[in-house]
Amino acid sequence: MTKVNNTTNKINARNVSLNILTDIFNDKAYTNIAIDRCFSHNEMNKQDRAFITRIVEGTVEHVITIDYIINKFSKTKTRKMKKIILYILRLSVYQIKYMDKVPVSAVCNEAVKLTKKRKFNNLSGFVNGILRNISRNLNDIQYPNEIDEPVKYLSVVYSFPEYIIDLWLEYYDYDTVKEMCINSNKTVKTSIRCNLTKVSNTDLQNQLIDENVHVEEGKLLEYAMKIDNYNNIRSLQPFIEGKFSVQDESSMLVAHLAQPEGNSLVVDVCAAPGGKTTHFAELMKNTGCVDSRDIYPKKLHLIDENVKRLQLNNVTIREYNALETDKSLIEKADIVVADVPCSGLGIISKKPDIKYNIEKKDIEQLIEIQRNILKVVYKYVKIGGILMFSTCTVNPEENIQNVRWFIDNFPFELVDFNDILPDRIGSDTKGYIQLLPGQYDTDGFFIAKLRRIAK
Ligand SMILES: C[S@@+](CC[C@H](N)C(=O)[O-])C[C@H]1O[C@@H](n2cnc3c(N)ncnc32)[C@H](O)[C@@H]1O
Repeated sequence: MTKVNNTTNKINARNVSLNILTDIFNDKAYTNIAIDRCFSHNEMNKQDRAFITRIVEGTVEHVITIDYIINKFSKTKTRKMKKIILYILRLSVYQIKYMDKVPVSAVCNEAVKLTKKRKFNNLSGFVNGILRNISRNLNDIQYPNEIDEPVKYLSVVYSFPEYIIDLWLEYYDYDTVKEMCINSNKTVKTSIRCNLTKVSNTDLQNQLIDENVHVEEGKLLEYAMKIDNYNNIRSLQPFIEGKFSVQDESSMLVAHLAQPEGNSLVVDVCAAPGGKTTHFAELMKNTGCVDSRDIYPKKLHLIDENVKRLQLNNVTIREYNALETDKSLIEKADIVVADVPCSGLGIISKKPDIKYNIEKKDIEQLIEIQRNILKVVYKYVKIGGILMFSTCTVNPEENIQNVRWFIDNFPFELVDFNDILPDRIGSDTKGYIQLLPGQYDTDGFFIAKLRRIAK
């Protein structure tokens, strides 16, 4: 775990960033978890936190581009470098290329100091030379040619592994894939859902503004907002008082399109951390029951925390493996929500690690799990009831192809929901929708609404 030497009060933000990046690159730690872990164990001020977060997230997000640049200027290629030297170069190149306000001389001097601090005095000249060379020639670097090598071009310029570009190009045209790459690299504002059981939209907005939070209207739903300019969301008073949840608007569409009635039984089979569970519970205005399940006990605490904070009293929480049939639920549910584990290729802007960690074989395994979950949980839907199937990916094999397979094998039909889609979304599909990352200022997301038509 990353621990800062706190013998003096002043921390060295670049050294801390280097420690966190070492955890991420050496041990495949998740970026947000590695950062949170470091912050929770070390006291530091708001500026240092912001600087460290920016360097770490940015370096991870752009690492393929950064390595390409380093390799253009170094005889020793990145794969042969000592790891710690490579990481020092990576975080320094990130600052040179993407952080206008940081002077190049400061970046180079600090990189040299870090190199010496890690006892590689003999390599400090090498590090200094490469960084100064890169900074002098940054605007003249030759990237792969977009026409001759389109896959390599997208991979290097937008820092995506080539196999993800290839996978997307199987299903989407080049311009769409390019757009997905660009949007997946954008920083997005936090999307929140107003808890209408506790507060009106306007009152929540005013309370947030009172805390100096910058608030914009949601892009799709009237009870959604986009916020920024806050330090720690958990310490905002309206959050503590359960007046809102953090949830992307694409994900809010699941409950919105399901249109649950009061007193319904909703079974959410893959529920943690409870974004959709609590949304259903709110739309049902504390009536009926949301039976909220997940396989991981640790994650059930997150649902519990959210339900308590939002003061919802129509949710039951249970540890349950969605791959095993619960006989007590057969044909009982008005709505089953299957928000299944997926490759997450729609939420790279929030979790950049996904693009480097997911492999083809993982996707094949996920499809099998998704189908196996559907094979079990469809049984809980009463005849005439609804199954909401969703993922946060843009990979058709996990989305529409699963839905087609499901309809071919089980007594369900797609339910057209175009009349209740937010006005901004124009859809030419019926009963399902694929949102691409950034297309409507949301994550990439897939939703299908299916009705059970027979036993
Ligand atoms: C996409 S996330 C769900 C997000 C959640 N619906 C929300 O809106 O906050 C998928 C969830 O499925 C859970 N999961 C994975 N395999 C499962 C299984 N066999 N049974 C139940 N839950 C499972 C994971 O723990 C994870 O929390």
